[in-house]
Amino acid sequence: MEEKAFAQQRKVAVVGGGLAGLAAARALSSHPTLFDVVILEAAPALGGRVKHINGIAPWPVEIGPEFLHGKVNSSIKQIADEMGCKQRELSYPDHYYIGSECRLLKSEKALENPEIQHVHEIFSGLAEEVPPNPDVNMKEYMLSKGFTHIGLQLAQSIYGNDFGCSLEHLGVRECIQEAQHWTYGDTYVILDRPLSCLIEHLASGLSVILDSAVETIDYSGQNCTLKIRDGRHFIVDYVILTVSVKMLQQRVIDFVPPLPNEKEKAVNAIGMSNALKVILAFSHCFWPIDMFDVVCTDSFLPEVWATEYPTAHGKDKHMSPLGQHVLVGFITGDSATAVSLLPPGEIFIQSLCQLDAMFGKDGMIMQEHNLAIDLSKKAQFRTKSHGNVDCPNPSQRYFTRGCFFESDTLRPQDCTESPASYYFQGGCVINWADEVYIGGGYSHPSFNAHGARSTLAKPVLEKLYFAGEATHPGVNPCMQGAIDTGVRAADEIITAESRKQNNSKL
Ligand SMILES: Cc1cc2nc3c(=O)[nH]c(=O)nc-3n(C[C@H](O)[C@H](O)[C@H](O)COP(=O)(O)OP(=O)(O)OC[C@H]3O[C@@H](n4cnc5c(N)ncnc54)[C@H](O)[C@@H]3O)c2cc1C
Repeated sequence: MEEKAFAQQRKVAVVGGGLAGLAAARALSSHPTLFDVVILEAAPALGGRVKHINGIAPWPVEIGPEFLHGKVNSSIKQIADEMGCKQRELSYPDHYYIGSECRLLKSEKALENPEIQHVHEIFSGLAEEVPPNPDVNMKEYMLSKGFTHIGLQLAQSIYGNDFGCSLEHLGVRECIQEAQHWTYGDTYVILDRPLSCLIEHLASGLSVILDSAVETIDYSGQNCTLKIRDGRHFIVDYVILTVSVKMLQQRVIDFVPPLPNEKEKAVNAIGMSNALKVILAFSHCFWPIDMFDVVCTDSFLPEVWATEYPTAHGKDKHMSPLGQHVLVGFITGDSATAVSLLPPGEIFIQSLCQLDAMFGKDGMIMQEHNLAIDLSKKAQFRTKSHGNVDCPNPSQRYFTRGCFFESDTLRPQDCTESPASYYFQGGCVINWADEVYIGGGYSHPSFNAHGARSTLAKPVLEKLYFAGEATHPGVNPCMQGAIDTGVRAADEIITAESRKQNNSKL
């Protein structure tokens, strides 16, 4: 855009300093003569859902997003490229664990299974489907296509958990829309440094005020007045709101006048469930060295991945880590809500039991001989190893919002039978519903929500603009989606302001 100063520089407040807010502020701040931009962030740090913790592994462990989804034309990948990040490309999933049979399979082998093939066919064929009208949820849709309970279980673990909800809440219309707009490819990209480095890069040179939770946005007059929890006021020409849709549902911000009805309806139509990360540190790597990500059916943890960030960049130099090797369990949707109600010690026990069954001697022998394991025997073994464990209270030693757990009371005698329990050093459960300024994991393609994201994204009175992952009309929540919505909102303001300035000259 040609840089002609407006008659008066316009003030913009960006509410929220996650990826969407940073991208919006950056896009507007690249026109310094036109816009004076400030980011008001409720939390004590920027990044929103992009966050890591130290002290668990020899590297900072991501507790929010971890992988760049796709590598084609992705704005987050572009930033990583600009910064010269080294990148590893992996495929998801490279292993499957069939919990009912205690069988861990490489994906080539698992894909010989007709039920698994059929599940993949349904989801990969969505882009060519005609959207049902009225909408149906994914469970009904799959039942109508002849899937049995086993197929639904597989779909839940392979796709539902990744989308962030149970199949009943997954709307087929939004899934089709998503499939038609996903142009980034399926590769998982892992960077050589924590994602917070990208946040720092995006934030450099921007004006940011932390610890500033916006409570009221009054857009009834010519300007917008934002009131912060501590009583401060900001008067601006434009507001870009980037808070999560859960924050809007919980009405943490009062709007004067209230948001239009259609906007309220859209806010309530978009589902955002919980997400839990169970981060487990071990003294020894007992899983196959070539394993990255395992989708697990009929299991406590529906997905497990092994993270390792081998380069020196970003290594945690300040604390001695709990363990040298880390596995992460990922649970979303209704299961995440149910698991979050368990005492933390129980979450670790259940997770370790699953990993013992996946990687212990019994499991490995069964896998080698292609046999199903005797689950009644496994259940006895579980009770025997972990029967009377006295779990210590969660300690706050390293992490204040998740619960932190460190114990060797679980240690069994035999490292081959129960390797996970044997080598376990401690860990952490991150419950995203507890993150006060986020309130959950991420939005998911929702049943009966067709069109809601576009409605949520629409500006109100050319004063309030909306960005954030849930306002992307086509793309399932991801980092590049959030960034692109921020850039879109900034462009909308630039266009609106240019039009106003041109009109005033006439
Ligand atoms: C566990 C988990 C795993 C994920 N994994 C991946 C992944 O591997 N790859 C991927 O691409 N994406 C992943 N995502 C999704 C990705 O993190 C999000 O899509 C993206 O970070 C959302 O950015 P955002 O700016 O829209 O929202 P946010 O990051 O939520 O930013 C909103 C900001 O608003 C602030 N805020 C809230 N209320 C107020 C207020 N009243 N006043 C001022 N500020 C306020 C919040 O503190 C926050 O900083 C994951 C998310 C989670 C939770």
